Amino acid sequence: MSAIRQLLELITQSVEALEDACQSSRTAIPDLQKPFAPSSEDFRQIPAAAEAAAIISAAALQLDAILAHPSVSLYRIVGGHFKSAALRICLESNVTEILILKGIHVKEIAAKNGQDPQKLARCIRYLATHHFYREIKPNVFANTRISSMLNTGKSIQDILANPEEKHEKTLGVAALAAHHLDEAFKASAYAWETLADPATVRSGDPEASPFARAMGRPETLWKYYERPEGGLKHRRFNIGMQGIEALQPPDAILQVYQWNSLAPNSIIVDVGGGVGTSCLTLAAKYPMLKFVVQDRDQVIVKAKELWNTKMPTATASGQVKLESHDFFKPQPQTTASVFLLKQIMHDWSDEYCVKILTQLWEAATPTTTLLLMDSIIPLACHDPNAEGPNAIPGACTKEAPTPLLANYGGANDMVYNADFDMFLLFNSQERTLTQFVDLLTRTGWKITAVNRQPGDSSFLQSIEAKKDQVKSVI
Ligand SMILES: C[S@@+](CC[C@H](N)C(=O)[O-])C[C@H]1O[C@@H](n2cnc3c(N)ncnc32)[C@H](O)[C@@H]1O
Repeated sequence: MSAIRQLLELITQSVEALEDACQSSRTAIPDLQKPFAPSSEDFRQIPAAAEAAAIISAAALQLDAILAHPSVSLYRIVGGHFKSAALRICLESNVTEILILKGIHVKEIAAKNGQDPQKLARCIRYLATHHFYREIKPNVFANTRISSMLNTGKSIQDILANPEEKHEKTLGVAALAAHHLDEAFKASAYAWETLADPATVRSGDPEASPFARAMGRPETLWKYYERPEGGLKHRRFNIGMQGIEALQPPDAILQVYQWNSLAPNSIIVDVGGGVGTSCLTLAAKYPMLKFVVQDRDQVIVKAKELWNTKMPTATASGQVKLESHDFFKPQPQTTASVFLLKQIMHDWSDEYCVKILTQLWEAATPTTTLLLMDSIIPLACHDPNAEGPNAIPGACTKEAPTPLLANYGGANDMVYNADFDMFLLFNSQERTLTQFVDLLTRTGWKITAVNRQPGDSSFLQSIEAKKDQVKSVI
């Protein structure tokens, strides 16, 4: 059977599976022309529907790759930054907030946001060509479910009166997109220059990132944010991060480990735990366990304020300790049952991760579990290492049916975006399972299990490791 017939068959079967799953769960396939709402994505909670939707998207993208002229496909990627630039113009000039359901003429849009109507129409039409907006009649535009995600819910009058407040008290999706279209976009223009320079090609130093080069100063994003010109962008970044957190299932931390297998009074150390968001959930659910939240001094000050408001009894009783600690220095907790590191490894390149993991190895007992909560990057092909008698339990990820790419191709783009973003901004990375195995083996840890979230997305999986007897030479 030809590849296009195979793909068509996958689509036909999956459309039937999707419709059946939606019908029996009384969920609906969303309408592209209606605004996004969390409920518009309810069908994805049904595993069969989520799987069918992923297969249909992957197959449609693969059909396009086969059938579009290669120059069109080539320029869809070459022109990625053109689309980003057009979108930045629309986002910063508040187009989504101005558009109304029945559509609005570009002259009216321009009258409201002060842009040139001709140039603005070109940007919106370019994006409408990719279903981001809609051109309903000549020069009359409206939102789609995709562009509506950028809606801050504020009126154009309010935004123009207080532009600095645009992202305050919002879900953070527009803030996150604005950050990526600004700091990460500028950094991406210097990605090759960073790798063409012998001084930085192999560097994992966060001060030698493409972002640092773009800004013309060897400093981290955090240092940049401390500058006067970085202050507002820092606020926007933090709002965007809250947006990501809001998208994570609140009980994800409960699913990543068998917390109820721990004996009473076991100590869980949340290393780089921020203000202790994970431990708030865990401490409430498991009052018999003890927690230590460690982070930098300034963050622990904030953590104390948060815990005093949210769960003062936990800190007063000693169930939870909030501790200033630099994870590059010797670890003071030497009786931990679990060292939890949630979204820490992806902030750092290997040379820094080795330092963090080595400090934990020195402080671990033979029974301590190291629990890394991070994304695991799937390969774009079948992973032969994930199976076989010596495979790590849980290592095998769900692969898409042939002839699709094993990782569902572009339908699974987010984790690769995240990985590239980490390179651009921090000179760090997300990792494949093999990369985690290498990193942990080098630092004396042996992976014992991989726990994947329901639905098996690449996002926030967990890796369990135990101290190995020997450390290889680093
Ligand atoms: C991506 S955040 C993750 C926070 C938390 N684990 C979570 O998932 O919500 C990274 C954390 O690492 C902390 N951090 C950065 N450098 C650190 C260091 N040298 N020692 C301890 N914590 C550090 C940051 O302050 C921040 O809270």
